[in-house]
Amino acid sequence: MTAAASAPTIAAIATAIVPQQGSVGIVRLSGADSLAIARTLFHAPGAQPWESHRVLYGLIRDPQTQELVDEGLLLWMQAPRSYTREDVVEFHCHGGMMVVQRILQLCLGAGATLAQPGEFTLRAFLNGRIDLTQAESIADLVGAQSPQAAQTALAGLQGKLAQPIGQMRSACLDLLAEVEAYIDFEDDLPPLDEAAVVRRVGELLAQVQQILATADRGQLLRTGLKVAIVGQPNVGKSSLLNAWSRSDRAIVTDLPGTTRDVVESQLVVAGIPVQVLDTAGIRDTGDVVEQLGVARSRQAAQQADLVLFTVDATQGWTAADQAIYGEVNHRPVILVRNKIDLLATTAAPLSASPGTPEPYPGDLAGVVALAAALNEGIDRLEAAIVATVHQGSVEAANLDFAINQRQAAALSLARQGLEQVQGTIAAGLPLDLWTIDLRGAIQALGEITGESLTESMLDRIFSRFCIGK
Ligand SMILES: Nc1nc2c(c(=O)[nH]1)N(C=O)[C@@H](CNc1ccc(C(=O)N[C@@H](CCC(=O)O)C(=O)O)cc1)CN2
Ligand SMILES: Nc1nc2c(ncn2[C@@H]2O[C@H](COP(=O)(O)OP(=O)(O)OP(=O)(O)O)[C@@H](O)[C@H]2O)c(=O)[nH]1
Ligand SMILES: [K+]
Ligand SMILES: [Mg+2]
Repeated sequence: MTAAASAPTIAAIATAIVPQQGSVGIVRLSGADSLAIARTLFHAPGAQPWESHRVLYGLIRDPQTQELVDEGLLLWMQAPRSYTREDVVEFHCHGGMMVVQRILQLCLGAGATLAQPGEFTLRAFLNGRIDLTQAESIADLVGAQSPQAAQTALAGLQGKLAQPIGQMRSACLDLLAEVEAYIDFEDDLPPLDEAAVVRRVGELLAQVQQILATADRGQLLRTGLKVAIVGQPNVGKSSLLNAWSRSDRAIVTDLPGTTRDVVESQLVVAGIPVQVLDTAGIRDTGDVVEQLGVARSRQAAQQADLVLFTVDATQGWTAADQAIYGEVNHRPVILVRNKIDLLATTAAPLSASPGTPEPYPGDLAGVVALAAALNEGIDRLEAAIVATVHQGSVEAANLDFAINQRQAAALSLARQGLEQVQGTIAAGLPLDLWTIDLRGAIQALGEITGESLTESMLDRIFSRFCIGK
């Protein structure tokens, strides 16, 4: 599959369009007419040579009216030495909303077609500059919300996933060729070494397993964690949000029922993007506004990946806590014992505090003691969160890339095919059946890198890109 020679020249704004932001913006063209279109609007004074990979200075004018639109720079990258392997022209103009929009419109007026989301990268893929895993890594890199997520995406962009997948696919193709040769020319060949085939398939399976083990980390890095702080009024939930996010995001008072709405903050914990939700303290209340807030707390807890169940350590675990806990413990729960600074001055020991006949629940994912108002213990909280999310996840052999859900699904199919080969051999079934299972594995591996793919799968993958990428 290659981009047809007749593919239209596409145009898009390549930089973010945010009001008041970005002093420079880029409008990008790709396709055979890029240079011709650019020349209708860009006027380079003096004797500047129009050469590939040279920056030109000039004025951008409306081709119809010759009205001045901007003063800018132009970069032409002649095919195939470009991002898409087509002729690419970039206008580096002034940023903001107006100028880039206007230049884009002028490009469209001069014959370009508005690019679909991901279309530049799709062309880079169709023209063979990158494979599908690298294209997906570009989207991950642009969307990364932590330095670690960006590093992982970069590893993918460098082909760290494409390489082993490609190697495994060609190992399967070699195996298939050998088995097929044996089917065709059995009489002329030495006997097939079944044990060797079984061993090679076993090695491939082990490698598939290792790569599959990166899926959990990939999911965490890409989509992050939603963490809800839940508990009774006044236990210090908002104080915790503020200490953790080093901000005054949430209102804190000594009045129970202070927080009414869900308050969000975005953090990064050990490379994992974390969305923290501070919620209204849960209690029965006659106040209608507070009731609505409490309903939102319950909803936030339902939707969270992890609940930080916060209690006042001087009160211990009360019957009210137990009641709330019953509503949230279908999620992993870390118990946060807040206000430990007050424990030393509390006369009664914890077990004897009023309303704490019971010990903490046994099915907690972790227990952390801290003092939010004093910024004390946040490091321990983060350690407990990291321990919880990595619990039970297999070590991914220190691989620095991480696969996404699509790749994991295809890799599972490849594993299934390879396991079937082993089963078929063990059952003493005919060689024809070995080849069917092997072909299944080859197809699945090819879907990861893009060698075997349907049009609709491509549409699905590239539609999640942003426009101009
Ligand atoms: N101005 C600008 N900055 C940018 C991009 C861009 O398109 N424009 N990029 C886009 O997202 C990224 C850079 N990625 C790029 C990747 C490959 C090629 C490229 O021209 N590759 C050719 C030629 C290499 C060479 O001359 O040796 C190739 O690989 O064939 C350009 C940019 C980030 N910065
Ligand atoms: N001594 C001490 N006081 C704290 C600590 N954390 C919070 N407080 C105090 O406890 C009171 C309630 O804190 P908030 O953060 O508003 O509690 P909340 O759980 O958000 O309360 P609601 O929003 O009403 O449910 C405030 O007076 C805080 O200063 C702590 O670690 N130590
Ligand atoms: K409060
Ligand atoms: Mg609060």
